[in-house]
Amino acid sequence: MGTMLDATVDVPVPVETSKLQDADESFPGDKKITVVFVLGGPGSGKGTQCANIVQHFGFTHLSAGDLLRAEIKSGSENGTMIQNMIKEGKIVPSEVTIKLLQRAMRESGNDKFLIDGFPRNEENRAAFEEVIQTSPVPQTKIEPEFVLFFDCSEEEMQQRILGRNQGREDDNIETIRKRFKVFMESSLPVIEYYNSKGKVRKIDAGKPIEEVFEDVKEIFSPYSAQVA
Ligand SMILES: Nc1ncnc2c1ncn2[C@@H]1O[C@H](COP(=O)(O)OP(=O)(O)O)[C@@H](O)[C@H]1O
Ligand SMILES: Nc1ccn([C@@H]2O[C@H](COP(=O)(O)OP(=O)(O)O)[C@@H](O)[C@H]2O)c(=O)n1
Ligand SMILES: [Mg+2]
Repeated sequence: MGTMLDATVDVPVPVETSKLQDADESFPGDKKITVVFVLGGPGSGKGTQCANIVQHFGFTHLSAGDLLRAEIKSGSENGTMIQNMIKEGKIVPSEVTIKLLQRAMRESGNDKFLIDGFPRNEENRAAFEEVIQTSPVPQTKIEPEFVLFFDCSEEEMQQRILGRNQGREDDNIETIRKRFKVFMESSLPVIEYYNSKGKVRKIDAGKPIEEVFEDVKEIFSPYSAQVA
């Protein structure tokens, strides 16, 4: 299964043309950063399965939605804007979300990340390509190792969200409909983009949690299980 791991031999960006970032915006360290994007409609089970992957494979789980909700709670100056966008099921400008992701990646001290619920549109995807890691090859873009795609029917996703009970302001039928629309119009094209590059690992997410995780485990098996 070496091919999957070798698939991200990143092309170095010429220093003169790349936007050199401040030290705190890039990723120092001596190891290549491994990123897996975890995508799927709202309620498809991304967060649930990421928690399992963390336990078994030593990744750090970063949910873009969780980071945005934490930013609202922290009383940040962007808080009201983020809150309004989430209530409407809209996608927050990439600049905001990427800053939160970068900070969380740095603070984790880890080099393997599950990025859950991002990129959700073309703007998210293109903006993440500007994020640079400084080692082992200086000025290298971060390419996802692969994209884990949880495929689930809207009917099932809607039922799950309505039963989620996390007190989220966007888990109501009106916002759910808007989120499904955004998923179909803006997020699916991102999955299609990665599919055309052979990077999508599609999972039937309509099954029970344990059965979905059996399929997930197979995909992650090259990433040396930490816990049996
Ligand atoms: N395979 C599954 N079968 C039934 N319920 C599930 C499954 N996966 C997750 N859930 C439940 O559905 C809800 C949404 O799951 P979650 O992981 O938060 O999805 P997402 O992050 O994709 O929105 C949660 O209440 C979760 O417990
Ligand atoms: N990349 C992202 C991810 C989430 N979000 C916002 O956060 C909301 C909730 O995202 P989430 O990933 O927690 O939702 P689920 O798919 O887990 O239900 C989205 O509907 C967007 O409003 C965003 O703007 N940009
Ligand atoms: Mg989630």
